[in-house]
Amino acid sequence: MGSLTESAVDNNHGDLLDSYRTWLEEHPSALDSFEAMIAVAGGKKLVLFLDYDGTLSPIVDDPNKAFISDAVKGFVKLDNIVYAGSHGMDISTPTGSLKYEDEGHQTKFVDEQGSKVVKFQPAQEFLPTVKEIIQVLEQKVKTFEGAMVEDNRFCVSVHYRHVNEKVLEIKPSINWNKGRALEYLLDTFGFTSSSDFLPLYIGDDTTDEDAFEVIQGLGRGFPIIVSSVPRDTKASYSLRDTDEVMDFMVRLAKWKKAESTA
Ligand SMILES: O=P(O)(O)OC[C@H]1O[C@H](O[C@H]2O[C@H](CO)[C@@H](O)[C@H](O)[C@H]2O)[C@H](O)[C@@H](O)[C@@H]1O
Repeated sequence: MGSLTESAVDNNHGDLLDSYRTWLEEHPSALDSFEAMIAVAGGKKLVLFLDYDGTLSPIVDDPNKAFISDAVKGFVKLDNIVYAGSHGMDISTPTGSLKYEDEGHQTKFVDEQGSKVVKFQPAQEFLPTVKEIIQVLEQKVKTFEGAMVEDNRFCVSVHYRHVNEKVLEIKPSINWNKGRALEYLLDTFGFTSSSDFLPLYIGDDTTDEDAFEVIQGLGRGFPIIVSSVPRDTKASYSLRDTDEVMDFMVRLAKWKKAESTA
């Protein structure tokens, strides 16, 4: 009986491996494809977009403890980095985008360090509603052990099962997503009118699919999904986990440095 169960597990594992290998043929590893990628990227400005949870930081049961490693911190200390929270609904840049100025969602101010900041928040008017929702949910959720409400400013996440990725998100119903945020950032930094840039987007979540789609639509760049199982995706390449993401970023940084000093 024992050996029957074991062989059923073995068969199942074998099937999974087979389907993962088949999937990899369509979404090859970005590490294995590195040489082919840099052959296209040579001489171009790389614009790297990175998701956080599950991409830079491994998934952990407590979202408040989703920290990045020291190695990743080395990257995020770079000067020319922009942070976009709440699925791209909370973006701060030094300049902002002229194209989006009329929408009235950009707020300009000078921060404590004396630097100019333009905040882009397309769901600004939803803020009071989101706050109300958080209060209601916090009351409801406290009776369920292990469940918690996470305030992501413009979205609310209800984490309802510990030690896995079960999460329910409540978001403003606006036509905005990570794909549109990517377009906003490309426009803000003047890439839309340029022909010598290449966007790379690495993400593990379904919400990252909008960004993959935009990159596919641009007809240039590398959409990379982080997954160790076959997934329906618009990404062209894959990386298995956060360790592989780091390996890829280190290789990319080394190559870019060598290229710019050559
Ligand atoms: O679409 P994303 O930007 O990737 O956001 C999806 C959710 O990511 C975070 O939750 C996930 O990571 C947590 C920390 O590792 C983990 O505890 C949770 O189970 C995962 O679902 C974030 O905390 C959520 O607010 C996002 O909705």
